[in-house]
Amino acid sequence: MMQRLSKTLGFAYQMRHPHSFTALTPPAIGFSSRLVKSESYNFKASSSVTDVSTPEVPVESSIVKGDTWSIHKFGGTCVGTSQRIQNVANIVMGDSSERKFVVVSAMSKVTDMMYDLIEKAQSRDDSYLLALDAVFEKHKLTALDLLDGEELATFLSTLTLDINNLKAMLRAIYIAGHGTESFSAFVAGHGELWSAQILSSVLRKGGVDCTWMDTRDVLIVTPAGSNQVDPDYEESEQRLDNWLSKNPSKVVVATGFIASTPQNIPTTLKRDGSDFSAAIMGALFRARQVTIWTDVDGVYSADPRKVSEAVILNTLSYQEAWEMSYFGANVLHPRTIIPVMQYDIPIVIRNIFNLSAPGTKICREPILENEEKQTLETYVKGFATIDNLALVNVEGTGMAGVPGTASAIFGAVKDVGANVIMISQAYFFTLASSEHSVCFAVPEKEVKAVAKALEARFRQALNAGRLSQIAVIPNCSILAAVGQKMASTPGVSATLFNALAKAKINVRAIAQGCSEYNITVVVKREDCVRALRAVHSRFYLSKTSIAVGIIGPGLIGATLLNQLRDQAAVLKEKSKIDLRVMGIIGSKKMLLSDTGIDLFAWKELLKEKGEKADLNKFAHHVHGNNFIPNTVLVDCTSSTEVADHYHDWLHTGIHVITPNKKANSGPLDKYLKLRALQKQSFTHYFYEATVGAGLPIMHTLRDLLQTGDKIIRIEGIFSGTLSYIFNNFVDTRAFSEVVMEAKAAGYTEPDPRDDLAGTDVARKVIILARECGLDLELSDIPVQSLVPDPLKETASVDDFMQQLPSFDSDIATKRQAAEDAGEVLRYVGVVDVNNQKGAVELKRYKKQHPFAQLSGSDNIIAFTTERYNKQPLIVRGPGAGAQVTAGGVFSDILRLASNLGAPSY
Ligand SMILES: NC(=O)C1=CN([C@@H]2O[C@H](COP(=O)(O)OP(=O)(O)OC[C@H]3O[C@@H](n4cnc5c(N)ncnc54)[C@H](OP(=O)(O)O)[C@@H]3O)[C@@H](O)[C@H]2O)C=CC1
Ligand SMILES: N[C@@H](CC=O)C(=O)O
Ligand code: NA
Repeated sequence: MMQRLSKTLGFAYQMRHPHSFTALTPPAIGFSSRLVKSESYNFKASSSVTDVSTPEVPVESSIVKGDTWSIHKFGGTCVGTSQRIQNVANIVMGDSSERKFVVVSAMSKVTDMMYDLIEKAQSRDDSYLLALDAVFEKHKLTALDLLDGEELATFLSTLTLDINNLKAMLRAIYIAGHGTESFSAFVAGHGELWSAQILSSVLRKGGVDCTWMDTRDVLIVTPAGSNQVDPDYEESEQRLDNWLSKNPSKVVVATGFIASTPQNIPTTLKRDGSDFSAAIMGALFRARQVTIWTDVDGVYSADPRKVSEAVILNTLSYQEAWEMSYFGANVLHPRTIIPVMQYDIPIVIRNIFNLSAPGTKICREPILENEEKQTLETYVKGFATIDNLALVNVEGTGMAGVPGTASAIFGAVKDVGANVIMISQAYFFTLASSEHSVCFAVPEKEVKAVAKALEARFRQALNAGRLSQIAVIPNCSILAAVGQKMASTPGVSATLFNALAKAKINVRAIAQGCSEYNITVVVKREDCVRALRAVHSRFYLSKTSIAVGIIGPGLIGATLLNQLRDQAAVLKEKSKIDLRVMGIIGSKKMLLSDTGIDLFAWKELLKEKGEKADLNKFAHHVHGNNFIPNTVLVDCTSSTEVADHYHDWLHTGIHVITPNKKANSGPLDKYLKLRALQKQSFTHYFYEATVGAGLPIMHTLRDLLQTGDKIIRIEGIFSGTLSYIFNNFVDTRAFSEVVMEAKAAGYTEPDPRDDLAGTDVARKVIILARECGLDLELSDIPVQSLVPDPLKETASVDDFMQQLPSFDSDIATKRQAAEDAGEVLRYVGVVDVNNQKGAVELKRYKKQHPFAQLSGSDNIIAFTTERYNKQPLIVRGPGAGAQVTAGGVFSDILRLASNLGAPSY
């Protein structure tokens, strides 16, 4: 059984905003349905876990209110300088709504300056006078910048009067060494009074019919706990009607943040209260829309500082916005949502510094444009995290079925004033008994006190063995996935947990609220960002993101990079696969990137910006990036040293894909160890291109084996190079000339002697034989070499190629002898499964034989099996060359993506 205090929103808020409300509750819960446009939201669940009295319902009365009004709220940064205030005025003038109500905060830093004045005065620090001068100067200079004539004179005289009053009040605080809360509220609220007056003067200067409102005359709130207030909607509405009847202007600039108590004593809506002011006024006006202007483009799908791929959400439902902010996302405070949602008034969050961004609309239920758009993203809107938590696990047999256990646990937690963020409860059964555990998350800094309180409270139960432990798991974080439609959509949590598993994130605890607007997991703190990126990329970025490291940008590697470059956009768009090449390494240099290498310029970048090659650093870099959960290293070398790393890479969860035959045809014990590791892990190792290049040889063989067929024999032409050579070694052509052509065409191994000596074919025979379960070593395969003996020890490839023509006659003689008998020479490999052996030989075939019918670099591979007995299953086609080989490697990468969850296409 799992549960979460999902609606005791004050808990999380208190932790993240220590100066603010302690027990935030939805004040609008009690709004009567008679004024609610839609009753479909059920907040009864919320109210049932809160204990705050129900506020009164606003009375529908005045005709001047209604959806002709549009509400704007501009925060401190928006009105931080005279230029910005002018900009705000321009935005207000640009809004074509019939009537506008503009809520402003104090100019940025002013509220802090005002609180500082009080601090200084209280502590009898004389510098409060200088600090007050600074406040005066700031506003005077702003007014001088923006206003002139009578508007300026009026403002400056008000400012001077206010400053003098403040001076007297601060002096009183100084003498008393103490100021009451309402003194503080009165002093602090001046920032808003001045910014509202300046803005309304600027608007009037621009020809707008505008008045300013001191919201303390209208907005009445009742204190509800040390950091919480409840709006008195009825009283406020009456006062608003009264105010509007005396101030009929079409534009009103009002002070945010400040209000009055029912006794007309100045108070505030507490820190960050201007958003709340705007929302309350939106509700009182039944406004068309409330626009909150800020300095970001809207609400992100995840914290963009942690997830560089985070996107701005176009829409969020009220509930989604609420849940996101509970879990630490920088959305609106939940209390801001409550007043407006009663009237289905949308809140739009917009960036004042980027007017082209449409922002995020928080509204009743975002309408999806069409069915097609209902992908998983529409079910999971965003992700948020809370760090610095600890899990407390209370466990024991004595708790099962004992009423009051939970109450005793949380009573003890409450006694130390700790803040429970999430609870997960479970029963589990051992052979001996049934155990019960209650596990919950609290802020790390509170866990010591919690553990101590629990130990004291349950000492007797612990001594008696009824409780087995009270365990603290430190350094935890919460990751929450939020989305309204998660409730009705199967597979969302499976997808989430799948993404976490793929990224090898260990989940310590899980909870899902009954509302199913969120799924919450607890992970180790150090895993949290990686977990966030893994789930975000799974739902948002693309369905499957893979960090790719290319080892060996030679012929095949370079061709693969170019294929990736050309196909990347299509894969992302159509198959939701995001392949990011995070590193390229050759034998001397490597290029690393944190976000993905520009594949249009990789060659130049490697040349110009490449650093000294270091394979361990390379692997660590590609795998260590935190925002792509899956890593694949693609070995396009023919190096044994590189192949020797596969085991370690697979062991650390790095997938490996390669056309390099060295690992699978190397020492048997190493090979068996590698395959055993592969089979017991979820990490993939694919090597289709090791045999027949891009031809589906390994794939076909594996399908036959996995579906229960028995392989009897595999034989064929496995070498593209040797196929090409014998297909073209006709008439009077010289053998060495044809070898040269094969090399130039990219069919040969980096050292063509590996082809001519039959080693390459022998390796392929070994790979196929081992796949069929034969325990053979390379040395078990008899090989007929075509490398002339004197050239076997030749040092370089170039020397070898130069000297080869002097040996043309030997092989020409063999070819002529075959031709004279109406036959051709073909270099074939055989895997004889029944007799558990393999062979590589140069054989003669009649000209009618299928092996004699090939052209170019064709491979032909015949599988004789129990099912394909009379007629073998034959795969034929070009079996060497840059494009087809790179294509084979690429298809392995896509197979990996599909294994990692990419949708079928
Ligand atoms: N050609 C074909 O048709 C087919 C080829 N293959 C296989 O593909 C692989 C690549 O072949 P090909 O592209 O022709 O070979 P190349 O010689 O063209 O390229 C090999 C690359 O590997 C790099 N390299 C070598 N050793 C290391 C090392 N220790 N660390 C990092 N990089 C290293 C080289 O770097 P640098 O240049 O800096 O030395 C070079 O970039 C081979 O295993 C081959 O068997 C498989 C099927 C078909
Ligand atoms: N050199 C090899 C390339 C593919 O493995 C061949 O010629 O077949
Ligand atoms: Na293949």
